[in-house]
Amino acid sequence: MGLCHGKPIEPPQNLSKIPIIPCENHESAFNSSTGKTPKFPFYSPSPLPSAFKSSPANSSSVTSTPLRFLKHPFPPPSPVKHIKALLARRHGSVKPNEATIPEGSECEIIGLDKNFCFSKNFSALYDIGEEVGRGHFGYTCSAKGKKGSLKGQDVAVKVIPKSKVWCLMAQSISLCNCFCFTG
Ligand SMILES: Nc1ncnc2c1ncn2[C@@H]1O[C@H](COP(=O)(O)OP(=O)(O)OP(=O)(O)O)[C@@H](O)[C@H]1O
Repeated sequence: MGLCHGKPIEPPQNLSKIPIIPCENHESAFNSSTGKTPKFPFYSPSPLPSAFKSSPANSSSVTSTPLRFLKHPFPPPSPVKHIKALLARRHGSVKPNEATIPEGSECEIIGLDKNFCFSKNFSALYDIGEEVGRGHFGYTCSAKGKKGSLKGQDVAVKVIPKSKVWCLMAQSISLCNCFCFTG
């Protein structure tokens, strides 16, 4: 640890001994209406206010930064998370305080759940077989129609997990935001 060797500043013994710097033609140095000198005898006012009397900065109407600069300091946040949270609450799958989605988790790859996202009567319409392939967004299964015009026919069923659908939606909404705010 080092020591400070600065010389202590001693307060002036008698202020009346300090000479007053004359300042002619300046109203703040000597108030003619009250006849008082300023509190500090060494006060020397800046000449700038009188030099720039015509400046708009000295106008009484200019009191703060113009609002037009502060109207949109940053682009509004993406509404994707709010939409997701709203839909999650509406479907009752998430508690209200769990509805917000943490940063960076939108495109996480979640294990494929083959029972997920089929409509209630889907199993009444198709017999789902083996997985035959995978793409970027989901997987494809072979299936056989049970009812209607597809009865007895071999079909392919493409399953896209909800997490991927959200990812796609987020990408398209972000794209929309880009177009909205750069124009
Ligand atoms: N009708 C089908 N019959 C047999 N196999 C299929 C059929 N449809 C898809 N597949 C298999 O599933 C794989 C993935 O198909 P998919 O249509 O999901 O591909 P993709 O278009 O690349 O996917 P994504 O759109 O998710 O990027 C294919 O590569 C293929 O092997």
